[in-house]
Amino acid sequence: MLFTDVYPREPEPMKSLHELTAKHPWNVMATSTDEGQFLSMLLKLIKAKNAMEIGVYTGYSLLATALALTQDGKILAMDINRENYEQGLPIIQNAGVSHKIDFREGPALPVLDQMIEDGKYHGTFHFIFVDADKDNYLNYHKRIIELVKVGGVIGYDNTLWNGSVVAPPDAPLRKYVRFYRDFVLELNWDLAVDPRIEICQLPVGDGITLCRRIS
Ligand SMILES: C[S@@+](CC[C@H](N)C(=O)[O-])C[C@H]1O[C@@H](n2cnc3c(N)ncnc32)[C@H](O)[C@@H]1O
Repeated sequence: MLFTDVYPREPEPMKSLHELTAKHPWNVMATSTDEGQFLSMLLKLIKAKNAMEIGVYTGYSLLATALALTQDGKILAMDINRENYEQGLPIIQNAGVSHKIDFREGPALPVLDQMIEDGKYHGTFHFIFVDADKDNYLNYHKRIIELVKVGGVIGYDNTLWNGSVVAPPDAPLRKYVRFYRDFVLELNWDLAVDPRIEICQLPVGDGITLCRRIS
C-alpha cells in the first residue's frame, strides 16, 4: 500500500512523506511490506498442509498460499464473488497449484457453521487467513477458533486499517475507513484478551494479526 492510499486525497500538490506524517502521525503505520511474500514464508516455516482463506478476490494471497503449502496441501477458499476469482484463475493454473484449491462461492459464515456442526473439521486447519468483510471478523473468530489446530495459526488482515486504529476521533478519514474502524478496533481488543490464543500484530501490508491457538 502507498501512503497516498491512506492520506485523504486533497486537490493540492503531493507533499513529502515527512510533511504528511508530521501532520497526521498515524500515517507512519501504513507500510508496504509484501503480504504474499510474508504468507509464503510463514506457511513454509509452519509446514502448513490444510488451509482456509476467507476473502479471495482475484486470488493474490490464495496463489501465495497455494504455492507455499506442502505438495499434498489443500486450501478451502471462500468468496461471495466467483467472477473475480475466475479472473485470476489462469495465473493460478499456470503456477500449477489449482488442484490444491477448493473454491466455494457464497458468504463464508454458513459454510463455517456447517463445518462446526459436522464436527469432523474441528482442530484440522494449520492456517486460516481472514481478509473479507471487517464487520464479520469477530463472527469468523468465534467459529474458526474451533476449526484451527492447537498450535495452528489464524491471520487477520487489515488490523491497522489504514493506520486509522491510532488516528484521533476527528481525523479526516475516508468514509469506508471510518465506517469499519470500530469493527477493527473491537476485533483488536478482543483478540488481545482472548486466552485461547497468543497474538502478534505485524506492520505487514495494512497490518496482519497472527493468532496462534494455544488451547
Ligand atoms: C480484500 S478482498 C480479498 C483479497 C485477497 N485476500 C488478496 O489478498 O488477494 C476481500 C474479499 O472478501 C470478499 N467477501 C466480502 N464479504 C464476504 C463474505 N461474507 N464471505 C466471503 N467473502 C466475502 C469480497 O468479495 C472480496 O473479494
